[in-house]
Amino acid sequence: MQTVLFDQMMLHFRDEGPRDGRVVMFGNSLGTDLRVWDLLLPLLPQGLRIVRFDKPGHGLSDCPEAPYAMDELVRDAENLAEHLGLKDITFVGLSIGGLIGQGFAAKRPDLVKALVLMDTAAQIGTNDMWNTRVNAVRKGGIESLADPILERWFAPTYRNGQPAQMAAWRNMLTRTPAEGYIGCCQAIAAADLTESTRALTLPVMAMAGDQDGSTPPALVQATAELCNAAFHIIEDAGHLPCVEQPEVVAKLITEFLEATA
Ligand SMILES: O=C(O)CCC(=O)CC(=O)O
Repeated sequence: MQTVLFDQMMLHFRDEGPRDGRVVMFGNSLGTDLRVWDLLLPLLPQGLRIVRFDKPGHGLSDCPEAPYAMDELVRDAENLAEHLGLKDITFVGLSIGGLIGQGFAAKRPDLVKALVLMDTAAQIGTNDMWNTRVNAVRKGGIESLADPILERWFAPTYRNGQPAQMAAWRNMLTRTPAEGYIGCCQAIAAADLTESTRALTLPVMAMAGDQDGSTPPALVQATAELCNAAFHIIEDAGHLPCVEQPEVVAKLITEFLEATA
């Protein structure tokens, strides 16, 4: 088990692959932990150094009291990169992980050399939407929202065809500590990275599942246009195309890595 303490908070991470391999760092989404990348990673080229981590309140990382702020989540990624001595990072961020990636790339252009934005945007949702969600979780727990969340995460083909997998994703979501989930909702609610993302000059590629109900393709495309990113739609996928269409996502990331070598 790989862990590190930053300001008394334990961050759980995995650092795999050759030390001198090209560094690809992954940031996962709200209500998922670093296992969200499990199907994708074996399909990526050999020889990469793959670093993934559980953001606070998710997976095995500590769960500080809410609220969290986006710049704190960005600082965790930055601290981990410095702790591991990572350089020339390609950051792949899914949803809130993509907000973290945008913030990290803007803050540390000396560390981040390329960015993949997966089902994410410079600003996700509205304050009202996130307040409603936070209040609902405080009242009824994540379980009370699990059905509509899973409908946004997965397209019907996967939802109806993979009952055992769906049960596992539901468990991952509902076993997320409410405090950690709420803390991250509040960080997303307060984050508008439009101006810093517009100012990015590094290579960026963006993608979105065609049936993403959380960050719909038009929203992701608008952020792609802000930072001159290539934009791809993944057919038959919801909010987590790395789970539903790992081969398609792996091919896009592999081509992007080659183009930005
Ligand atoms: O997935 C994220 O990180 C935030 C976007 C969201 O609202 C996800 C969901 O629908 O639960």
